[in-house]
Amino acid sequence: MEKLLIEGGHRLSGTVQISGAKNSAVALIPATILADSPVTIDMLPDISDVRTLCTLLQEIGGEIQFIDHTLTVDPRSMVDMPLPNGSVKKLRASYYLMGAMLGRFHQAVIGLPGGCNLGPRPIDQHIKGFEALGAQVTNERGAIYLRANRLRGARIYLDVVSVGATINIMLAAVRAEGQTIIENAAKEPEIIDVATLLTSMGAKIKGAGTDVIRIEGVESLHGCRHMIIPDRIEAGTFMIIGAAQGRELLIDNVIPQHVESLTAKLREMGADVQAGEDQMLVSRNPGKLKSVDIKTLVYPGFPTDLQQPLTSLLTQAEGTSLITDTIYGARFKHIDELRRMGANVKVEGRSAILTGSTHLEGAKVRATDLRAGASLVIAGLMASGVTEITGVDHIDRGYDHLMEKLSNIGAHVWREAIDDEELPDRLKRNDR
Ligand SMILES: CC(=O)N[C@H]1[C@@H](OP(=O)(O)OP(=O)(O)OC[C@H]2O[C@@H](n3ccc(=O)[nH]c3=O)[C@H](O)[C@@H]2O)O[C@H](CO)[C@@H](O)[C@@H]1O
Ligand SMILES: C=C(OP(=O)(O)O)C(=O)O
Repeated sequence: MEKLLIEGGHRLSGTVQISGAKNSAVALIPATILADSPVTIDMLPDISDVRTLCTLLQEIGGEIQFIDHTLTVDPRSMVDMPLPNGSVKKLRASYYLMGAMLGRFHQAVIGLPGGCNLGPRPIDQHIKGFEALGAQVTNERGAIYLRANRLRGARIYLDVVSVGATINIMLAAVRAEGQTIIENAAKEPEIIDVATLLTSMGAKIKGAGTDVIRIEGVESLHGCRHMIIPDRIEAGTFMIIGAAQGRELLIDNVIPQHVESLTAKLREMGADVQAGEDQMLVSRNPGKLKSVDIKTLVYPGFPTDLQQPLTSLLTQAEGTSLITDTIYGARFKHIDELRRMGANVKVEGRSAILTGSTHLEGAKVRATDLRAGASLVIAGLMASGVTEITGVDHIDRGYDHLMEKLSNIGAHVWREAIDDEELPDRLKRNDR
């Protein structure tokens, strides 16, 4: 087990290459199950969620080659092997195995997923969609059993706008008989990316990226080659780092439209943000940053996945900021850790109220989830002294070579092994 150390206070400049999108990758990989010949995906991020999914596809008989960010999956020998336990618990997106295996085999057994603990994360809308397509779905001892004699297209209205349910229903519906219409669908860019891959495989999908998606089921899907979209959350994390400590930090391989809500907030705070064709240039202005209010919303609103990273930057803004998470009302586990570093912030219900600007000081802190980890990294880069972050496995789920990318722009960051015996009780007891 390792911890991450950051000596804060250094100005950062240079270029950061953004990797492929985690939340696309974790759906594109299960989608390959639906093909009847090999699928190649280029520019996948080298993160543990991707490696876990590769292992899961191998467990069901897939042949996998993952070299230099390019993944080739040969799905021809795959079988409908039950996956009630094990690696499925390591990540959230193992739920996409349900839709993809249901589409191909008309049956699947998949353990309930893991992923970031952000409070309740039900999958009732996924199940409602599978049932509408004709599947029988039961929950037995923490695993979801799905079985269908036939999959038939259906009209499905999502009660909650859900990224996961929209993609999962799409994965099963591309192989159903007849037309499926998903209403009140999520509109995130990752949904368009998955629809693009499925279309290249021979699926008939219209409306991805709008709130009504129409799918005409087909009898078979074939292999293809696909280039993943850039990770807007990783890009956003580095934009925040640029606004915190940047001296002309160039963020390369980003779709500026995907980060518009963050760009607007950073400019409102007084950071210097310039958009190019596929690059963003971000610098910290010499003056004080200004406080802003944030409310997370579904795309194109402000993403919940950037709420925690931006909270760290707001500790440096003068005045009071109100941060409200309407997607995950309990996504505030990073707040206690930021307080250890000197932040003046409290949580009330679905909101955090933060008063800046405060001096942050390096401390021993724990990443309780992926973006809490990102928020602590940002705080560490701004703090005086050294910050030690445990719970690095959460960060490794979603940031490709974060240490190297930070070192390349001038950050003083490194990893050290930790001996469990050395850990304070607070860290031993909890899930790292
Ligand atoms: C792997 C992946 O892509 N993860 C992202 C995905 O998670 P995920 O797909 O799990 O998130 P959803 O979009 O499904 O969740 C949105 C909201 O709907 C609720 N809900 C969801 C499904 C359901 O069946 N019932 C229900 O009530 C959730 O509790 C949450 O409050 O979108 C989230 C919201 O943008 C992001 O934070 C995650 O990074
Ligand atoms: C919440 C996240 O991931 P997951 O849904 O995979 O837990 C995230 O990427 O911020």
